[in-house]
Amino acid sequence: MITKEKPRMGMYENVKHQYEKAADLMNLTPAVRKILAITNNEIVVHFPVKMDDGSVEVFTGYRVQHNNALGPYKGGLRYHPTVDIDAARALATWMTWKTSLAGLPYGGGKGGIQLDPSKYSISELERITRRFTYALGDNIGPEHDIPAPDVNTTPQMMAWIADTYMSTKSTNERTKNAHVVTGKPVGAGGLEGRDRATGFGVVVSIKEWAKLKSYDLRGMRYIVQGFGNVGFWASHFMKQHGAILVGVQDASGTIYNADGIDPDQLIVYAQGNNHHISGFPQASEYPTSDFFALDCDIIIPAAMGNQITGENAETIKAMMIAEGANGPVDVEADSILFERNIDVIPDIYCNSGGVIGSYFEWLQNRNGELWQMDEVLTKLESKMGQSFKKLLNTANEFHTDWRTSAYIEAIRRIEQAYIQRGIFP
Ligand SMILES: NC(=O)C1=CN([C@@H]2O[C@H](COP(=O)(O)OP(=O)(O)OC[C@H]3O[C@@H](n4cnc5c(N)ncnc54)[C@H](O)[C@@H]3O)[C@@H](O)[C@H]2O)C=CC1
Ligand SMILES: O=C(O)CCC(=O)C(=O)O
Repeated sequence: MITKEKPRMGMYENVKHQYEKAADLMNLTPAVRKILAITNNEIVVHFPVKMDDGSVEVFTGYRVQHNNALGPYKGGLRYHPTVDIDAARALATWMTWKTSLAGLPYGGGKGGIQLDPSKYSISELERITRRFTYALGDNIGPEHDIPAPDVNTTPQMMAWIADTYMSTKSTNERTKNAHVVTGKPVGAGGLEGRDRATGFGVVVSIKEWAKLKSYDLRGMRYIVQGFGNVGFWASHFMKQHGAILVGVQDASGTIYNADGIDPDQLIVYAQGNNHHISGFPQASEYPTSDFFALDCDIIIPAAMGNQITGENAETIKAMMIAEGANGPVDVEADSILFERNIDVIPDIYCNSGGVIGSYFEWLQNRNGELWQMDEVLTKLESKMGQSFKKLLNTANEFHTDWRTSAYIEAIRRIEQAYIQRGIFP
């Protein structure tokens, strides 16, 4: 008998499934339900760029703007071969829920370019980023749609975007536009602490979970998928709380050491190894497909979407998953994990430290201020503490899982904005 491979849910289908579940439970106003079920704008640009050898390549870039009922569209730009309209729609929609749950005056957007940045030189990446910014034109703007870093995009690239965007404005307007993008290097208007904000926030969410369950993080064993911005900083802060990193996976492979891997030594190694962890001398190589089944207490997926699925969720031994990445757990895995009493701290809360940091950077630029690192991290922690309380209260109110309660909380705020504006009397 020929058995057909089960079709995998796309990322956007995942988001829609999560949304419909929350909308049913909260009895969402029908008109608002229709509006939020679809993206406001989808911008696809094709733009030519001259390569170092003189040839010309045409790239495809995306910016999807899901909703702006609460304020300007906000969200990162990703440079990766998997960037397409489905991924951009999903990631933009998650941003709408994330900014709303965090209580920010933003909507949600996301985008990027379908490319593998490792195949291009720095000067090619600069020209690609600048041409993409020109191609987007006034579809982005400091009071309209504000990009930020995501997978494979860096503070340097954000500075190129700011510089290119500002160069299109009249001379006396230029410097008023630095907040067109966040995640810039500190010297170019960036915020002290934006680099670590997402990973720091992931650990704030883990601390909230530990407090709720009366667990001590000291001695807890955890694994991390992705050792880039989010994975490294989360591991750095987990170390400060005495937790032990036993396994790491990135695009280059998987490493394991039951006695612990020092994240601060690993990042130094990776920086000298093309940002790859493979070959790290203080750990052994481990089979990539068995990664999530490793013996540990906590899993921090901090790489791509749809990593924990119906196929591997049964093998997980950890008692909690903190979603540093966007959409790392698919719908099928979600229900398996719920049945197995494995806690999932949902992405729209867990990794919201990044966009909260971006909001502080935006305010800093807009108001001509300079914020200090300790002020940034203290305010970020306090904001995430408030969101966790809301998430728990709503979970109790609706007798539901944390993802659904986070959605309800986020959607409720947007629903209220539409109703109060009187659009749907
Ligand atoms: N940078 C930020 O402020 C925020 C990022 N996120 C999410 O966190 C995740 C990671 O983002 P960043 O750390 O910024 O990206 P990054 O580009 O700094 O790092 C990505 C990491 O994932 C690894 N990776 C890529 N493909 C992989 C695969 N198939 N298997 C295992 N590892 C793989 C890479 O090797 C790298 O270590 C993404 O889902 C992103 O959307 C969420 C909120 C904010
Ligand atoms: O900092 C931001 O504006 C958004 C970061 C991001 O892309 C995300 O939270 O997924």
